[in-house]
Amino acid sequence: MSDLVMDGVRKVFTTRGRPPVEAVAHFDLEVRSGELVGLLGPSGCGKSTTLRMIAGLEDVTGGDIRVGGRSMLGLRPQRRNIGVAFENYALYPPLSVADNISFGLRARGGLSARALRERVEDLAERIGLRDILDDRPVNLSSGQKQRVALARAIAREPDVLLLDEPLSHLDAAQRDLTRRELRRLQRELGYTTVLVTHDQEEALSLADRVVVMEGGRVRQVGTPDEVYDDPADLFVAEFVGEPAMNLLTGLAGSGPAGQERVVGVRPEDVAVVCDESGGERGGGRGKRGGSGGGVEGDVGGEVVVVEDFCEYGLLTVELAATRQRIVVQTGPGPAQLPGQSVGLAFQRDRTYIFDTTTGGRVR
Ligand SMILES: Nc1ncnc2c1ncn2[C@@H]1O[C@H](COP(=O)(O)OP(=O)(O)OP(=O)(O)O)[C@@H](O)[C@H]1O
Repeated sequence: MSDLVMDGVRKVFTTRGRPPVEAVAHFDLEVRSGELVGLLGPSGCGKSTTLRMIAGLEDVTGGDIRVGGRSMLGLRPQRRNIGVAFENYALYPPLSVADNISFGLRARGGLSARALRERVEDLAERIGLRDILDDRPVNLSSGQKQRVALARAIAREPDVLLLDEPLSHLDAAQRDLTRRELRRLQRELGYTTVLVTHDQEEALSLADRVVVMEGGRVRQVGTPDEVYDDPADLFVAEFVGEPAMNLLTGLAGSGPAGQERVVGVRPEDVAVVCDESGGERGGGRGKRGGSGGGVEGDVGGEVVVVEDFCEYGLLTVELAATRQRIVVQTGPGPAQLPGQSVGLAFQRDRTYIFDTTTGGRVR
């Protein structure tokens, strides 16, 4: 296995008659040998372009890409020993599953027919494709096609494995299963892997580290816990987390030059401390006692929406002072009803302050 280094990589697309598009501005990243890094960001932030530059399918405008210390610039895709499993599978329809998997290996040469067959069977066994080795892609489900694309990408024992939205076409049950298998396989085989996804659950659950991108720029690189618990800026705070972090104005004062500030607090870090019935209602991680007999807490408001997801509940509360809405995660089966007045308490060490002018975090 090799490490992958992206050193100030930049990509500008120039199309005649149109202004140039800077798809990737200045991308620095070191992916350690055997590590799985997820590129996460909204549509158009430059994830696929980054992946395509690593694969050699797109030229770089500036910077360098090195695998195991060797620059990839100027090397054709076939010479890079980088395996790619694309979102759209890119399987060869006339070929069987076995031939699709072994295609790259055969093209490279050097293995006997028997060794090839053994390699394909071993991989098919690990990835759960053994029973469909003789089938054609047209007869496969989306999940099976995605596995074949993955098997083909790793058959040639690449230095780096690139996965483009690997779970996007799967239904929820398949996605969970495939995600676990993918993680197990990646750990077992120890491939240095870069995964592209716009699905944060996929990135946070699969990756050792996540790169959050926006507008061609890297906003934060960190472990899933780091980007969730310690977001570098307003963009990361809003983008990572579902339901999204609450952002409240009017609670944090303003910056030295009068810049507006917002307080961020995640739904699970807000507790319903008491409601108009006077009872204490636990919710979120930050349970704090209310004073009872009245509505207190850091802020007060009225419940406008109650959602019950069995394992947890969500309350949308309209704050009395500012009319802003805040989402609160409660335990199973929320005890409140729409129209009720509640007091909410924030877990102090889990609130964040951002400068809305710069988007930066105020620490
Ligand atoms: N061949 C191209 N020519 C011109 N502009 C392009 C080209 N490919 C991508 N772009 C532009 O570069 C930017 C980044 O695109 P890219 O596909 O890398 O984003 P992405 O994050 O992968 O988005 P998605 O999740 O929708 O695939 C976008 O503004 C896109 O329109």
